[in-house]
Amino acid sequence: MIDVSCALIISQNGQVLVAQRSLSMHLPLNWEFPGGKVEPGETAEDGLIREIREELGVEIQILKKMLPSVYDQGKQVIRLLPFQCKLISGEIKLTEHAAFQWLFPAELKKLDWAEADIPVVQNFIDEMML
Ligand SMILES: Nc1nc2c([nH]c(=O)n2[C@H]2C[C@H](O)[C@@H](COP(=O)(O)OP(=O)(O)OP(=O)(O)O)O2)c(=O)[nH]1
Repeated sequence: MIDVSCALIISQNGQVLVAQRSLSMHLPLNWEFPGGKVEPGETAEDGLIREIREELGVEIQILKKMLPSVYDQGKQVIRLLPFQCKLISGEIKLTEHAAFQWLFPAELKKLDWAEADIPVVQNFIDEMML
């Protein structure tokens, strides 16, 4: 099982940042929450801060851990470890993804998500609608 941490970066007006995988990546053009594989010796939180710095060029603060989502991709089993975060500095500059957008929770379901993200999206919508 591969641990992948990902960030739901939430803006002050309640939008969340979503990123589209590029054509050269595995799961091309699927939407996801930015992040990546947790390296040996690293916590999920430290790995996430590092990945977000690498992929988006920004610094984040982790606010809250969400429920993990386990998904069997066939070749490997992914355990997605989502965290709600906020931006603390920098401006988004993509180094790997094809695109990004800020969406309100009610807009998230229209995207073509990576399978592992679907329960994470649903949990987030449920939490925001409370
Ligand atoms: N970062 C991220 N990865 C996700 C999400 N959902 C999901 O299934 N994944 C998968 C895609 C990849 O197989 C793996 C993340 O690895 P990675 O971000 O290092 O991606 P990568 O392009 O290096 O992956 P790979 O093709 O080298 O296996 O988890 C998500 O929301 N965020």
